[in-house]
Amino acid sequence: MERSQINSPTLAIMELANLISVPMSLNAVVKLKVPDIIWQDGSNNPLSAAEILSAATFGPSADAENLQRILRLLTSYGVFNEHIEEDGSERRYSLTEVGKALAADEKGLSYAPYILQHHQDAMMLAWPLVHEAVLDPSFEPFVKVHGERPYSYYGKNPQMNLLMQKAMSGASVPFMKAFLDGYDGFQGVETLVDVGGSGGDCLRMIMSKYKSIKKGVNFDLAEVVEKAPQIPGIEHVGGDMLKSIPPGDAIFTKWILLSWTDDECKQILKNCSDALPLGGKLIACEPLLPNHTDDSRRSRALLQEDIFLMTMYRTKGKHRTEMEYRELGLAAGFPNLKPNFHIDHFFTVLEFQK
Ligand SMILES: C[S@@+](CC[C@H](N)C(=O)[O-])C[C@H]1O[C@@H](n2cnc3c(N)ncnc32)[C@H](O)[C@@H]1O
Ligand SMILES: O=C(O)c1cccnc1
Repeated sequence: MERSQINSPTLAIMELANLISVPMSLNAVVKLKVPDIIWQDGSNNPLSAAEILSAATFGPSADAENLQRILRLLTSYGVFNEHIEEDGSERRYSLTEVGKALAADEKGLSYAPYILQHHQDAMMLAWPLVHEAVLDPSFEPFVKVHGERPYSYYGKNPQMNLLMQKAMSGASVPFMKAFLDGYDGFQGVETLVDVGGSGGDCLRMIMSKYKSIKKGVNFDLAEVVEKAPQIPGIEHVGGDMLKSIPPGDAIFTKWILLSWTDDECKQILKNCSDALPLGGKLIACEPLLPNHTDDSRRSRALLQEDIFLMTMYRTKGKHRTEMEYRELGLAAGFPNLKPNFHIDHFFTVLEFQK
């Protein structure tokens, strides 16, 4: 068959029409702990669906054929490798490099909680209302369904609060390893504040590399820092970044500005500027939107999260371009934005200098 026929518009629209099967299958394998069962502390031996089920305690009615259907779909999206017996009688599955990100490492971290967090019932109920973000951007679809914003919703539900912290740790620790290998902008800093630091992982990792940092301030919502683990040298401070930010020689922030409107970002940036001495810097890691639109994995990952933000967190929060960040910084007391630099394909480091 010719390639042009394979990529025919009908096939493309059928793929798009049923695309929801992909994240929901991903969510299913995480719920069933399939990545951990296959990974087995690094063995990654190919297992059949029946072997996966027998390695767990799912009960006698668990259906291997249905699990195999899910594994085949996710194989086509690069999560599993499929190994077929020569006579075609049995299919076995191991984890690809992508799939390995779902298996818990020696510290129990993985992207699995991020998958669960994004597909929990509270989020799923908001998705059918994406069009309402166009018709009336004054309320997030999440708020239309639940009557309040996600962080206040999590704040009342300890399990959701914990899941959010685990999701952030699992996604942020691998990024921070790469970030600390390639970036040396913390030299000479003695007090570092992490704005929106969740459980404190980012700060802990920065401080274990930069011994000059004597004090780390992990600043987040009161109900989040209440549950954060105690870490030597780190003070957890509860508060609202829109009101004020504790002082430091430098401020670090990651995955924050995207979930606020332009006016809110200016207020947060101004509060950062007020918390810094002259010449102090704000090191912000944010996804940076490319100007052009294409079908690359990076563009898709960024544009997908942009819709997630619009639906859940802030209808007018968004992924921004470097130029947009430069203008926000200028308006808020940061005359210089140092040329950004890419650590991985998702986050970019922006250094705002006061
Ligand atoms: C997407 S998470 C990023 C967490 C962490 N920086 C990371 O990259 O792993 C956003 C964080 O901002 C915190 N946050 C939300 N609203 C806040 C506010 N008004 N003041 C302080 N922190 C806030 C959340 O509790 C959450 O920990
Ligand atoms: O994944 C999340 O929940 C998320 C990501 C970016 C900003 N706020 C929340």
